[in-house]
Amino acid sequence: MTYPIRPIDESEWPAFARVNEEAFGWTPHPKQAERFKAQTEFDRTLAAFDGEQIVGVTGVFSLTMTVPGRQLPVAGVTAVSVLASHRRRGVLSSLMRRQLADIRERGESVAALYASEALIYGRYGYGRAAAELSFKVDTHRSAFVPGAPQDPSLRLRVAKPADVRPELETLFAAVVARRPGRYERKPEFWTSVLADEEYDQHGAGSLRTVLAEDDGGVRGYALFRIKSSWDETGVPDGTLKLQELEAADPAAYALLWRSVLDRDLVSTVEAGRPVDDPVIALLADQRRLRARWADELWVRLVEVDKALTERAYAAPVDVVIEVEDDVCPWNARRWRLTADLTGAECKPVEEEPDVTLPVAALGSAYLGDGMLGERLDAGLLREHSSGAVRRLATAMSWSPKPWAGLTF
Ligand SMILES: CC(=O)SCCNC(=O)CCNC(=O)[C@H](O)C(C)(C)COP(=O)(O)OP(=O)(O)OC[C@H]1O[C@@H](n2cnc3c(N)ncnc32)[C@H](O)[C@@H]1OP(=O)(O)O
Repeated sequence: MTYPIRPIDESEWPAFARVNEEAFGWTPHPKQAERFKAQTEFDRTLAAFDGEQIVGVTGVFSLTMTVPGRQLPVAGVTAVSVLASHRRRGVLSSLMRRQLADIRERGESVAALYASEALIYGRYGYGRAAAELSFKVDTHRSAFVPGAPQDPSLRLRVAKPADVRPELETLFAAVVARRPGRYERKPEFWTSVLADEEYDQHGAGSLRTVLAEDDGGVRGYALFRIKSSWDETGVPDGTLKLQELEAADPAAYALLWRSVLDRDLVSTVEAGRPVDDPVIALLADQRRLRARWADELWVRLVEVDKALTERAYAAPVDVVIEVEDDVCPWNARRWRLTADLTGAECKPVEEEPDVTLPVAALGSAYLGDGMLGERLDAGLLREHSSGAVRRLATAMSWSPKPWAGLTF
């Protein structure tokens, strides 16, 4: 059976949202539902219909995302949901194929998403492209290494987040291009970031902010909540849940982390950060950073040649890549990628390939996390010219490592 697919209009929003709520098993507060609606780009929604009933949905955010060396329009895939009554009948597969065709038509060469489960998206050509470390730091063991930067001209300012929103937005906009995976925030996204109703707090108190600044202006900020507690002997044992810490320079960064780690009445700081977060280098006793690793962004190259031309490369490379892609067949052919530090070219060729790889492998490597070597060592890539994969992996790797930091 086929399920016709089309975008919804605003009047169909309740039925669209209901499929999402049913599939995820969540019951949003009316204000959360309002924020979800405000972020929705109706012309980029897709709904699959069984008769009059919507049974599957997805949507796209038109993001401007940082990739190595550039910022690109990227399709941020979201709200993927199929009703339990219609699961495993191919509804998601139809939605994904239609969505990828639409993204191509729109001229975006890259799609990205956060996966609810790791097994869903590989079949559609998405590869795990960024990772996050979720960690807990024992604040009493959080001294920095000697030589951590200090700048006496910096001072801290405590403020209510809503009162300093323009300053937070300006600082974020100034740093967003530094790390692949980060994306520019539209006003509706900022409204969600700063949302502070009781249900946003998850029992951890109001959203708070500390700004780092000098006479020239704001150089960084931390956004966090504090869950106060005292242990059974009366010793303060609070937890600070760091939502975001952004800084324009290392001294502001170090000062903000110190302000978070030295917070009175707090014994643990919890945070989700990039795997190469500079705080790891700053901590003298790195083992006190008790971490869990998890995949974060998944990336799909919708137009391989355009996507590979649009990013920058860390080293020169000249390699013929045979791409396997049965979902977007226009990608499935041999491409010659020639890149150096000034630019890249990716042309269709008939030559013998140096390497054959599934499109998901290129998606994994695209933001710079360097996962091609890992796949080669796992025996998952076919290398025809010795050393070709490592040369490609080196050229596609990037510092800093990719991380989006905010779910879309
Ligand atoms: C970016 C995001 O929004 S991530 C959010 C994803 N959504 C959720 O997790 C909400 C709950 N889950 C759902 O709504 C649905 O189960 C979905 C959307 C994950 C899958 O929808 P379905 O319509 O059942 O998928 P569909 O029938 O097209 O499955 C296609 C293939 O994927 C497989 N598949 C689908 N979901 C999963 C899964 N969760 N784990 C493993 N395999 C899966 C199917 O077995 C099928 O495999 P086959 O081609 O070998 O037979």
